Amino acid sequence: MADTAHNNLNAKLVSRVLLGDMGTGKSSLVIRFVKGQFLEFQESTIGAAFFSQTVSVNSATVKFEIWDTAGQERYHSLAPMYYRGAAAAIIVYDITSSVFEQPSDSFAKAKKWVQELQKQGNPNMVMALAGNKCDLEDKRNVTAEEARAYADENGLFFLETSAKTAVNVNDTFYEIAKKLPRAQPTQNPAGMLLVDRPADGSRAASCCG
Ligand SMILES: Nc1nc2c(ncn2[C@@H]2O[C@H](COP(=O)(O)OP(=O)(O)OP(=O)(O)O)[C@@H](O)[C@H]2O)c(=O)[nH]1
Repeated sequence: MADTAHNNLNAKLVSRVLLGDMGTGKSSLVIRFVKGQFLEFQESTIGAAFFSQTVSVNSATVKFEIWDTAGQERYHSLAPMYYRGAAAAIIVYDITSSVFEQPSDSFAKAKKWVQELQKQGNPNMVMALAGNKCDLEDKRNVTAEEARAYADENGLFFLETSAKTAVNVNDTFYEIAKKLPRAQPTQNPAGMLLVDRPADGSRAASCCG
């Protein structure tokens, strides 16, 4: 996973956005992918955070540009700025969340994101559904079968992931890159780079490539 200036010159650009309810593990997934790290107490995202990572996929060099959006409802209206320019979206839910428990039913919220992208997103967008926290099998509330059936009906690529153990995290990012036919132009929102906790500078700044 070398991120070199040489690789960047001829890299295929893949812009993507992570969407999903708060606390589902969007930031944890991208930090696992970009930095190979996991924090038990990951701070909630404010606005959105930007990451980039250049990797080899099937002997091609691919530069991932990733917008990690904030899951809190108050930031929902910002999301179109990030998903409109994205070639791919990863919609994340937490396999342990339930309609009966707080904070929320993140699988239902994931379906709402899919509907919104189907109506308002880029029609050629590649979408993946990630059932995160699959290390918490004993707390599972959403079965893989239910999620896979939904994904199949809606043409989504589906994997269960764990940012904690790293299961399927790289695969989720790589598989989408393989599904994109050719280089996709990125249309990141001009002038918008909202990062997590800019005051401490530790999170987004250290990940931006
Ligand atoms: N056990 C387990 N915990 C996880 C996993 N992924 C994330 N977490 C934990 O879940 C909490 C929320 O993770 P975040 O990555 O901040 O979630 P988010 O979706 O980015 O949340 P917002 O920024 O509020 O939208 C943190 O305490 C993480 O440590 C996972 O795969 N397994």
